Amino acid sequence: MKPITFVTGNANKLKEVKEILSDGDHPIEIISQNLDVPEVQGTTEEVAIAKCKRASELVGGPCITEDTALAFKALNGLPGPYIKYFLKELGHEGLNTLLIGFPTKEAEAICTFAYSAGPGTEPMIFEGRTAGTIVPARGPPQFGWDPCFEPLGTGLTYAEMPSEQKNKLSHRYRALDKLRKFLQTLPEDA
Ligand SMILES: O=c1nc[nH]c2c1ncn2[C@H]1C[C@H](O)[C@@H](COP(=O)(O)OP(=O)(O)OP(=O)(O)O)O1
Ligand SMILES: [Mg+2]
Repeated sequence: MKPITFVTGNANKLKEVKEILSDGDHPIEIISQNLDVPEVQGTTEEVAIAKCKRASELVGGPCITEDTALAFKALNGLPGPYIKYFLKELGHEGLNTLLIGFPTKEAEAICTFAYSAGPGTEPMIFEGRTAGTIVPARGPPQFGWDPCFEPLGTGLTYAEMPSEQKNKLSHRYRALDKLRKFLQTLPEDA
């Protein structure tokens, strides 16, 4: 399979994507480009599509992008695609504080990959979701909100899991499973 260009500014995402896509019978090679692509406001899908369109213009060819959202059930899905800014300003503790007084701490981690065949084409999207609970931070603060997200039924936060465990149940893994199947249908000379 031809390598695919992944446009992201996030080294942790890149590491996980490479780990997940290199695993299995048909490994997919990733070339990364660290470009700052502006992110519009909107639903997770709208944000992901606009980001991929712009990225393919910057790259001048086919590419994939990824947008991650963290949707609190009590807040009707917010912060959602704006989690980056909430995390930056409020930290792990602040994310917990946001939910004080609400009956549920449930949240969904949502990963939206987008594929563009090149500038001017409409991106396709591939979504993966993992349900969990927002908890006081536990585990090494290596990657974003990993310490305060505990996937249902695991008893561990993403940060407490070995990467092999996270990579088998994560929102990113689930989205990549769909993207992988699609990429395998592309002709070699596409
Ligand atoms: O598995 C994850 N576990 C914990 N935290 C995570 C994860 N995946 C993304 N994150 C964080 C990074 C950023 O604070 C926000 C998503 O924002 P998002 O715009 O998608 O990522 P980004 O700007 O870092 O990289 P990119 O250049 O690909 O847009 O959630
Ligand atoms: Mg971003």
